[in-house]
Amino acid sequence: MIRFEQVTKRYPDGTTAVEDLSFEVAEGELVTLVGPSGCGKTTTMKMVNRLIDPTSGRILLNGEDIAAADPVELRRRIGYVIQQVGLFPHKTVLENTATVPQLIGTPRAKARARAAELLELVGLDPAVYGGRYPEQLSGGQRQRVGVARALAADPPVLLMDEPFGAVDPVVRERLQNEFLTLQKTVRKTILLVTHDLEEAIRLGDRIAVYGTGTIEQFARPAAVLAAPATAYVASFVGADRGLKRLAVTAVEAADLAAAQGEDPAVSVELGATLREALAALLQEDSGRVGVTDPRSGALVGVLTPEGVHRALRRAELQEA
Ligand SMILES: Nc1ncnc2c1ncn2[C@@H]1O[C@H](COP(=O)(O)OP(=O)(O)OP(=O)(O)O)[C@@H](O)[C@H]1O
Repeated sequence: MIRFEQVTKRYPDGTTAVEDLSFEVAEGELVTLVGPSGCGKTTTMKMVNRLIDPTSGRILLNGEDIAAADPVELRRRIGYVIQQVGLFPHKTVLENTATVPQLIGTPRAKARARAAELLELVGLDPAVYGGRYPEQLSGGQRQRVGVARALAADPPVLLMDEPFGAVDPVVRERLQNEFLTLQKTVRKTILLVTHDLEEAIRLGDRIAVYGTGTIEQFARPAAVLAAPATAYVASFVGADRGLKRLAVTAVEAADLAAAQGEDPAVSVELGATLREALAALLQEDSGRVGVTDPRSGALVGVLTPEGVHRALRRAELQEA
């Protein structure tokens, strides 16, 4: 869907922001770009909607070289969400959300009805918030409006630059979870820039870990954590990557011990993350947590501390 072919960007002052970048984002996939400040993430993203043009190489959108596309027409197909959101201060939340559809000629009433639907979708009751002005919202609410506005034109592709950056960690995690739920229904093709590894892991179907101007590893979060491709990636993901892997590894039947006619007080469902399972284990004196079939609710087996260890090893072999 979005394909980078040997893309290099050198700024006029000689700075090489990205060099020889090649990767692909599949349709409906969410790829996170993560790396330290100045590594070229934003440059990468801005080349997709032609806010910046590459020095060499090609970027294809649905097989079409975007260098040949009209930038204005291109941007209609690509939603853009940035950290500062950039809402119009003199327009209400509803008007802000309806802006793009109205610009492209959707009748006013229809654009507003769609805007109200989207506000609802991002968790803002249009009856309560629709008539407010941006300054009457919290930072997290403004970011939701930014997401609703980007979705309003129903673009197949979304570019998101630190979209949940300006809020505290608790609100941030809630926004991330809501956004993931939303993405399950809208299935946009998304490039999301973040400097926060936890966010990249939580949101990305795949992660591009940037070094300086190049991608050091492009893989599923579990693979990056289980098998860092380079020493740089290993140090970027940190010595506690084993802990981070708990959140991206699911409990499978093979990890379980047989239930011995017991009725565990605490249980989790098969497919729960090891992190959830471990949290349950830690509050259970017996060191055994039941694991149930999510459909039937029947007990499938028991997870023990050894089982958690086994699951991590199994996942490591699968990812390597
Ligand atoms: N207009 C410009 N002219 C010259 N150099 C630039 C320009 N814009 C960005 N750069 C440089 O290109 C490199 C990559 O910048 P970019 O904004 O893509 O990084 P980033 O990974 O998004 O960083 P951050 O996380 O801090 O936003 C940096 O070294 C930056 O200083």
